[in-house]
Amino acid sequence: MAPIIFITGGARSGKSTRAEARIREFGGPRVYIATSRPEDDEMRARIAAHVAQRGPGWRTVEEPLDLPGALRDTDGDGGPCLVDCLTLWLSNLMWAKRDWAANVAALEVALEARQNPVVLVSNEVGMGIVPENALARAFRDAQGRLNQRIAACADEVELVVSGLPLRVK
Ligand SMILES: Nc1nc2c(ncn2[C@@H]2O[C@H](COP(=O)(O)OP(=O)(O)OP(=O)(O)O)[C@@H](O)[C@H]2O)c(=O)[nH]1
Repeated sequence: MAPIIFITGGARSGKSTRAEARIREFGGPRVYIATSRPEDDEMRARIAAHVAQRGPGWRTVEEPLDLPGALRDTDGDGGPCLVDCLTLWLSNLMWAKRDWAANVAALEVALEARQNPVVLVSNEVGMGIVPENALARAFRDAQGRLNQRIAACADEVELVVSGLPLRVK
C-alpha cells in the first residue's frame, strides 16, 4: 500500500511548500493535480508563481471536479502525486451542486486503491467566528467533515502553522 500523507493548515501557512517537500522524498517523476480554476488575473498570477516554485519534473493535471478519477488515471507509471487542494475541490463540488459526501466516499476508495504515494493539501477553515450566512456555514461544516475523513484514512497527518509542520498523526 502506498503512503497517504494529509497536510492541512490555514491560508498562506506554507502548506504547498511543505507538501512539495514531502513528495520530493519519493523521487522520480511527479504528478500535480490542481483543483483550482484560474478565473481571474490574481488567481492566474498565483498559479504562475506556484508553477515557477514547483520547477521541472512535474506533470500537471487540472481537474476541478473528478478528483477520484484523476487519482486513478495518474496511478500506475505516474509516480507520486500531490493534490492541491481539497478545499477548492469541495467548493467546486458545492457550487456545481454535486453530492459532496458521495464524492468524498469515492475519493476514499480511490486513495485506498492507489499504488503510488499521495500527498493531499487541505485547509482548516473553522477556527474563526461562526459565518453569518448559511452557505458559508454549510461549507465550513463540510470542510471539517472532509478533513476528518481524509485524516482517518491517511498514514500521516501534518498541521502547518506559520510555515512549520506539526505532526498530528
Ligand atoms: N489550475 C491550476 N491551479 C494551480 C496550479 N498550481 C497551483 N495551483 C493552485 O494554487 C492553489 C494554491 O495557491 P495559494 O492560494 O497561493 O496557496 P495557499 O493555500 O493560500 O497558501 P499555502 O498555505 O502557502 O500553500 C491550489 O488550490 C492549486 O490548485 C496549476 O498549475 N494549475
